[in-house]
Amino acid sequence: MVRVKICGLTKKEHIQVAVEEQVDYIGFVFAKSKRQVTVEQAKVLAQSIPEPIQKVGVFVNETVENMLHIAKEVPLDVIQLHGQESQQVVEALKPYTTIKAISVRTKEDVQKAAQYNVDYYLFDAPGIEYEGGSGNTFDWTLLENTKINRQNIILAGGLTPENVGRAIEQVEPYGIDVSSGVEIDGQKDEMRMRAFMNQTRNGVV
Ligand SMILES: O=C(O)c1ccccc1N[C@@H]1O[C@H](COP(=O)(O)O)[C@@H](O)[C@H]1O
Repeated sequence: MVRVKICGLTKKEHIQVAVEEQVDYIGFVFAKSKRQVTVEQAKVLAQSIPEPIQKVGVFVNETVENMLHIAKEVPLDVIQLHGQESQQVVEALKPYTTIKAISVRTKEDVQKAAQYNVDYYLFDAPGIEYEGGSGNTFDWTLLENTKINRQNIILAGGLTPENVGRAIEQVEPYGIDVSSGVEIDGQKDEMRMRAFMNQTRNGVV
């Protein structure tokens, strides 16, 4: 079964919905974003996330020192690197599980993923205002014939309850990641979160 990450949660009531829907990963954005949370906010929200749900911190070109500090404080299970971080940064974050986001415009962008030795490769559309969370999709056919194992691929970028079934069928990723697609007017929406989960788990919107 495909794993699901819902990202950019900032409110307890939406964490509750994600927990009820048995998502696999909940993401907190610590980078500059309209969904940015402070360490203190994330710490409080994290208290209502039971195991085995994994808590993911999303960072953009943050220092290793800060990331490790925040990961310990919250605490986080997974670190998502959504900027132009190097493999050296990935190495410095062990033993945390790491996700490296790759912005995809071309086939060459997909090939760039091979320079990283990381737990998961998250393929996303290029950011607009911020590095991620644009709500835009990219051309999924660019992932065809990639050497990256499907079991290490997380698909992101503009996924919604309406297109996620098609995305899973076409890309066959390990996981999918959604933020904008389960929002209305910039806020997470319970009905869209539940519809997204229904669609991924049962093929029902
Ligand atoms: O969500 C954000 O605001 C954000 C800001 C900076 C870096 C990453 C961010 N989110 C990540 O963006 C993708 C796709 O989001 P969307 O579904 O297209 O809105 C996802 O990986 C988020 O983790």
